[in-house]
Order: sequence, then structure tokens, then C-alpha cells
Amino acid sequence: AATNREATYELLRRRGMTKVFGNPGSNELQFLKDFPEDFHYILGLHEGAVMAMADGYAQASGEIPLVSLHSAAGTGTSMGVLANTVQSKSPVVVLSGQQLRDMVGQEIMVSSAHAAQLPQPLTKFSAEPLSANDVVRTMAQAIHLAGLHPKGPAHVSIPHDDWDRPVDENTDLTISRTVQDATSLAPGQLQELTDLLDRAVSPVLVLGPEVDATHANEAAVALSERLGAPAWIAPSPARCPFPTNHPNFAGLLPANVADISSLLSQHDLVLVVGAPVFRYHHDKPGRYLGEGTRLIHVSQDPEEIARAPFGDAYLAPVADTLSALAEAVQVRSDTTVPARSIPAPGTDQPGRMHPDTVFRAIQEIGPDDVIHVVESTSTAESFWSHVELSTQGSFYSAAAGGLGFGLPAAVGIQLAQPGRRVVAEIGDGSANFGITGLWSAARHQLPVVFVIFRNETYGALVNFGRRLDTLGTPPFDLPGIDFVAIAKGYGVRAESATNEAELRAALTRAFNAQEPVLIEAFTYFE
Ligand SMILES: Cc1ncc(Cn2c(C)c(CCOP(=O)(O)OP(=O)(O)O)sc2=O)c(N)n1
Ligand SMILES: [Ca+2]
Repeated sequence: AATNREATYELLRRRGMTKVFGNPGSNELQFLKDFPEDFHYILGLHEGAVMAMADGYAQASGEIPLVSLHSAAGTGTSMGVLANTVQSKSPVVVLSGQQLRDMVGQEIMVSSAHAAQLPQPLTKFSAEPLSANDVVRTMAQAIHLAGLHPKGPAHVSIPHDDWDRPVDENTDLTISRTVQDATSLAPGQLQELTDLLDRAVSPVLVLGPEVDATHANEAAVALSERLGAPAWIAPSPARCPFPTNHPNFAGLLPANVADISSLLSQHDLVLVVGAPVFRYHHDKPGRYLGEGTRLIHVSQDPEEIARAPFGDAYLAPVADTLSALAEAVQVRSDTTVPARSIPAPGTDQPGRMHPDTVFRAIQEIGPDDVIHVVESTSTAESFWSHVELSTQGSFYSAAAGGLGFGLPAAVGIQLAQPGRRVVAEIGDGSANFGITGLWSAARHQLPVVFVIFRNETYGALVNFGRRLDTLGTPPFDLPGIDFVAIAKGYGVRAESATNEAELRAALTRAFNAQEPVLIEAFTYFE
């Protein structure tokens, strides 16, 4: 490799990073020049959609995608979704194009005077090399940091005149080095945890997104069955770490202090694995945990461990720890987990369906291993009551609640998982934050089934208004958004469904199609 550009592509190739999600500006053209045949560029129409497609791809493929964005405004536009990416610890390298190195200081057009600071604190690492001689090493540092636990987005800004600069004699050493995670529980620590679990009268598991991200769902099931322990999903889930059709599945922990405390205090030992303690959302204060309950937290993220307000923690790999404990703890046969109570499905109204009707239809018509990408904020309880998730990697949602992830992320996830079907369940409010993802789905003929829940309001905000007693706000209704016309405008076949029969027919057609389809489901908010 003679130049920084060639050396960088060689570095990316060796790391298996041949997928580039991007939206180009003039600063990027020097990097994208003579784009190598073995690389695949996926164009997005808006940097939020580009970021979400890449984030979805990273989470569903296990690879590290490269995201090529324009300086300043381009990188700034991606940051709404980046707030989710850093929270879901998705391994992504964001490469933003910078103006001529010597003229950034004058802040000429499309220069980014504070490029390295711009995406902070939404990145695990962010740098602009101080010299053109440090481009390849800086790219390597970003790539390695993105892929080492805790994984996450790393950002590099490169002045466009650096790409043609020659590399030096040491560059091949940087390109060829490999790094790997090698931490594990020490034998003494494993024995300590095993004894704690064996001595517990009624242990309970709380599982988080890192269990799904490290493919440890089966180990979690094995440990839960061996202990006869109920398994809860940690609050505000962005992934699904445990099969929801398993008899030991207890449900989602409610996202507030008081309710979590009263649920967990029915046990004497709580084992939290692969989740922060905890991602509370609603304000219902109380004591974190009852006196007779001890909480043990296993995570591979030192910052998550350091900022937790209670519990004793082990910095350890999630998957290895779960499998080692599932082998080591004593088998208990004397405990059974009470069955979860599922509410009766809601009834439809003339011309509008209850969300339960929509989720039940998707559950019955979609394939068993369908992947759900959900961004429909007032229908979470309906989803988790009526949809069964059993395979690893079956659920993704915005990890920081930042809208604009779901619709385009579904496109990235379908690209990463061609052998499984993806269904995106998106609110008619959220859809607008990432709507250009429809064009990329059509452009790349990715057969995502987009289901828009058209309840014509910001349902979650009405719920919050009730909960926070902030009535009397301006109205947040969304009348008159025609998603069928919008979808057709972006090249996606679309149809409306106002009742269950129309919906089921449309879903059957959609899941049989090999192209993206949008179904506008008229629902109501109660
Ligand atoms: C980028 C961004 N902007 C605004 C919000 C605030 N917000 C907004 C605007 C919501 C309404 C979503 O409405 P929807 O139609 O997608 O779903 P529901 O009607 O089911 O609530 S939920 C929520 O937290 C957000 N989370 N993220
Ligand atoms: Ca809505």
C-alpha cells in the first residue's frame, strides 16, 4: 500500500470491514475515489438513516461497519441516532470528511473546526490525527476500540488531502496487528458466585441486552432452568436476552425504582447480567432494594459498573460467566416459576384496530424466527404480551429511546440477516424521523415488512401527560399523514388496513413478497 487511502482500505479489508454506509460531501470524495470492487457502499438519504442502517447492521451481523459522513452538518445530523448507538454498544467506525488540513483553522466552507469534539460524548473514541502520517494508526485505534468490550462507536475525522499522502515504513506493522478480548472470571470469583447462588433461597435473574449481543441467551436459559429461577428482562430493553415463550420468563421489569424494588425484594438474591443497574425511565421513587435482598451485577463495561448506585459487581464477560455458572450451580428441582398473566386482547373499533390485533396477526403470520424492530412507544405492553421471541437476535429497538432508529435500522438488519425476515413495527410519529430508510430498502430490494401504527397522535406523550400530570399542553395529534403515498414516493409498495381481515391479507402478501412492503395499519390509542 503506497498511500493512506490504499493502506486504510487494506486495514479495513483485514478487519472484514467491507460494508460502507454513507452520504457523501465533497470532503469524502478523496477517500471514496477508486472505490475497491470488494467493498459494498450503501447510500442513505439522510445521515440519521445512514447511522441507523449501520447500527442495525452492526448489531445483527457482529461485523464493524464503516460510516462515511460529511463534516460538521453531516456528522451532526447522525448524532440523534448515535445517542442510541453508544447506548447499545454497537461497534461502528464513523469516518467524517474534513476540509484541507492547512485551511481548517480559517474555517473555510465545509470545514469542521472542532471535529473531534463534535460527536462527544456519543462516541467511545473521537480523534483527528495531528499529522497525515498518523492517519492509518488512528483508523486502527478507532477500529480496535470499537470492537473491544464494551464495544461502541468510534469517530475519526480525516482531512481530505491526507488520503493521497504516502505511508511510512512502519505502516504495515499497524495494518497487520490483531487485538482480542481475553478477560474471564478467575476461578475464585466463579466459586464465590456459585456459592452465593447455591445458598440463595429464592434467586432471580435480571438479563440485559449484552446477553443477546454476546449470543448468551441459551446459557441464560440453562442457568434459569438449573436454578428454577424466574428470568426478568431489565427495564427499557433494546434487545431480547431470553425466550419470552419460556415458562421461566417473568416479563419486563417496570422502569421505575419503587416497582423494581418491590418485585426483586421478594427474592434474597438478584443476579443482573449484561444490563446497567438500572435504566429507570419513569419517576416513582423508593429504596432501591429491600433489606433482605442482595444484588450481584455482572457486566463487561467498567463505566456501567462504576456508575451503578447499588449492588456488588464483577467486571467479567457475560457469555462465559453465564455458561460457567450454568455448569457449576446445583440443580434445583423443587422450584417452579408462576405463569405470566397475559391480558385479554383489546377489541377493535370500526375502521381502527387495537394494537393487540396487529401484534397478534404479525405473530401468527410471520415466520417463527422473524426479527422485530420496534419503535412504537405507546404499544410496548401490547408487543411484549402478544409477540413470542425465542431465537437470539429477534428484537431491536432504540437503546437511548432516540426516534429515527427503527425504520432504517430494519433495513441494515435485513442486509445483515438475509436468511431471516425483518418486520419493522413503527409508530406514525417515529416513522417520520427515519422515513428516508424506505428509499434505501427499495434501492437495495431488502424485503422488510414495514408496519406503521397509524393512531394519528404522539401516544407516548399523552401517556406521559397523564403520568406527569402535565395536562393542558398544546395538542400533539398527527392527522392526515398518508403513509401509503409516502411509501410509494420512495419506491416501496404499500397498502392500508383498517380491520383485522385487511391486515391479515396484507401481511400474508407482504411476507410472501421478496421486496420491501409498507402496511399502514389504522390503530387507535386509548
Ligand atoms: C429524536 C427524538 N425526538 C423526540 C422524542 C420524544 N418522543 C416522541 C416525540 C414520542 C412520540 C412517538 O410517537 P409514535 O407515533 O411513534 O408512537 P406512539 O403513538 O405509540 O407513542 S415518544 C418520545 O420519547 C424522542 N424520543 N426522540
Ligand atoms: Ca402514534
